[in-house]
Amino acid sequence: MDGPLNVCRVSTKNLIINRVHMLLNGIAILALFYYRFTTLFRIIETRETPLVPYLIVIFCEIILTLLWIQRRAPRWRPVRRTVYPERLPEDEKLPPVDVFVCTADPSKEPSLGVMNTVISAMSLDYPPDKLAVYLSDDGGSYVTLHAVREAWKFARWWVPFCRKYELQNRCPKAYFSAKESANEKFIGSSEFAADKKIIEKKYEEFQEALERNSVNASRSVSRDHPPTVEVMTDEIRDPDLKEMPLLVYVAREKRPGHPHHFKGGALNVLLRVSAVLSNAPYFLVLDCDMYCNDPTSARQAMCFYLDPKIAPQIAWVQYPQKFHNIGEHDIYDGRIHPVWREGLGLDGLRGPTIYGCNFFMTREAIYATDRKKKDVDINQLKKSFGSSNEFIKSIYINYKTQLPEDRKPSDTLKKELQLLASCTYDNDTEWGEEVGYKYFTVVEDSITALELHCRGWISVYIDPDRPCFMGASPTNLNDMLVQQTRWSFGLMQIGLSKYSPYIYGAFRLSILQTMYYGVLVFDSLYVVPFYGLAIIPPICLLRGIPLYPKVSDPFFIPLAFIFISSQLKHVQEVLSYGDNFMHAVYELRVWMMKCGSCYLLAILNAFLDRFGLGEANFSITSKVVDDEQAKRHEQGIYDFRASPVLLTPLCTAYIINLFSCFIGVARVLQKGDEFLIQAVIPFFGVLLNYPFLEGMFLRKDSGSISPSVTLLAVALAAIILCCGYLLIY
Ligand SMILES: O=c1ccn([C@@H]2O[C@H](COP(=O)(O)OP(=O)(O)O[C@H]3O[C@H](CO)[C@@H](O)[C@H](O)[C@H]3O)[C@@H](O)[C@H]2O)c(=O)[nH]1
Ligand SMILES: [Mn+2]
Repeated sequence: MDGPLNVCRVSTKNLIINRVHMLLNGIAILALFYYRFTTLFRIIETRETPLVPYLIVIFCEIILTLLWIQRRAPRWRPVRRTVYPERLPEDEKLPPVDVFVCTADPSKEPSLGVMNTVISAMSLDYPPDKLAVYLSDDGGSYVTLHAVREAWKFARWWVPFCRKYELQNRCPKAYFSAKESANEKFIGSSEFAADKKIIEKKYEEFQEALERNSVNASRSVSRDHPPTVEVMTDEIRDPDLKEMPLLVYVAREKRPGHPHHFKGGALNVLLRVSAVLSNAPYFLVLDCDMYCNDPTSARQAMCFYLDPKIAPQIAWVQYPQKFHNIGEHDIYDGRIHPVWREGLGLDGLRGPTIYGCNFFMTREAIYATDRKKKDVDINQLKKSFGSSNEFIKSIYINYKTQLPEDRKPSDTLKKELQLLASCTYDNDTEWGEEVGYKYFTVVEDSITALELHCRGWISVYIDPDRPCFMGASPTNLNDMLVQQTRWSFGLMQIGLSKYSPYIYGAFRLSILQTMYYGVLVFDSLYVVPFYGLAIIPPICLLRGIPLYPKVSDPFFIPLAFIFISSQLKHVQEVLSYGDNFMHAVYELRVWMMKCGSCYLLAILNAFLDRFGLGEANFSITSKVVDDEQAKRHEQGIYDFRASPVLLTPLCTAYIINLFSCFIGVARVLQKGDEFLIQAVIPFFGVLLNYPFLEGMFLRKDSGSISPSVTLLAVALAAIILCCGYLLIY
């Protein structure tokens, strides 16, 4: 068919709005700083008010401004891509694809969900002989192994069923709970009805088998086990076997004392194991709860990889993560739409970062083979890629994989697989550094993306109307805060290392791209202005020290403009992505929670880690649904049963501002002109975060904030205000 495989269009309307806002807000910020510095010099001369609080406020505003400037990068040139998979060549010409799914613990990641992901990947609309699915089990658990065997048996029925009736929804769990049943042309046919009955029964049996097998799931997890690689196949020889994609279970070796590098380590093992079994030039990475919601994702990705104009530059094609478990009230901002909106902007600047999963990447990019000189000798290659001859051969294009037709590996192949999945394989090689996923941090995705972008690769982003992949997002405060803390910690680790974007990226990336990685890595610095501006102005209010221009002062206008226009800009971005006003409120509230707790802990931990005092940890997000919490989430009621370490700082900041609202009213009545802004800002925070007021003082249910946390927060707030009050003079 004629026409391009993909088209990239600049979103002109958003581009104009963004740049105009940048200009106007930029001018207002300049005016504000003019006011700040002239006032500062006057204060130094006249000593009319104390200097230190004023300096702190200026410092906070400088940090805010720097962070604001960085954040303009993803708004500079937003684009949107469209693909035309119907224009792809015939199936024989499509390249093979490997799919990597990672799981770690069946007690936190229930087998049924994981197997649904695996099965949905096996059912992708792609030639079965060109598709291979690998499941990495970091728990080395027999519960997971048994579940994979059952999944294979069920998939033998499911995959042909999906193909025959051209299902759109190929994740069994999602299919059985949705209304849609098959391609229209089959609905009403008696054959379809009969087949559907059979498949429903098979799914029930499958579910029961997993339930029986999942007792003691948590005890089945081990940190000390040999490698296991099992290729699923039929017991009785079946000519249909070639109609099924390959399915392989991999549990890499784990030994105490050997660092295993979390998900990055798991993916590197999958890269090696798959290289000698199927060795597709492209691989898709999925988290265990991210099922394929649209079977055409691989074909959509091929619209880039088969486009000779841009294919040679592309390292990965990224899809956003979308979530199926979020209703109308997204009170924890589980959908993280700010991230996906930013993706559109990054796509206009040589591409988005890796968002953990849902991307199709090339082996060439992750192996860095483009950087190795051709015809180097084998010993040199072994230094990079490790000791497996078979793996090294696999790097070359004309390599044929060794798996026989019946999918039962020979003894030599088995040995090779054991070697590739052993925990010492990486030692003295470039794995985790130059080759494969980088091990440096718990956010393996961001550091690897930074490295690949620095090497000159680009990435592309597609965000189609029908989400290609759907997962589960945290639906309670604690999980959300813990997850965000892990991300921020990992990113701050990068910020404090030699990979810090402004150093590492400075000569390797474009300025806008460097700024974007700055956004990613240094976002935690928002904690400084957050606390600075949550604490200092209230103390000054208490002391009767004005910090902002009077209403009658001409500089009142730029300040009011900055505040109002930033809020309006945010609302505009939310609306233009198709969400409603309440989502803007939820996003802002969650952003404040992140500033107050996740960023604080992340920075502290990252510094500890930098000086060798802490240990990095990957706390897996639980995918088990708690009914009570799920119900509150559905009703849009916060569940504050979160770790006190995360909650107390937030409550303290809230109480300080609540208190300053009262003082503010008094001051405004006294001298309205001088204190208006200083009183309005805490009022805005208190109003926006009203659920905290409810949680601390009005609610009595089990999801409210515990009295001990409230009490502690009140005490801390009192101490901070008193100390501040006394210190100022
Ligand atoms: O030692 C580990 C730890 C985790 N995982 C797997 O990694 C995936 C992501 O873990 P999860 O607990 O779901 O974390 P999230 O916070 O949801 O993950 C986000 O953040 C991670 C980086 O911190 C990215 O890798 C993910 O793709 C991204 O979705 C899951 O499939 C886990 O099974 C492993 O295989 N081994
Ligand atoms: Mn997850």
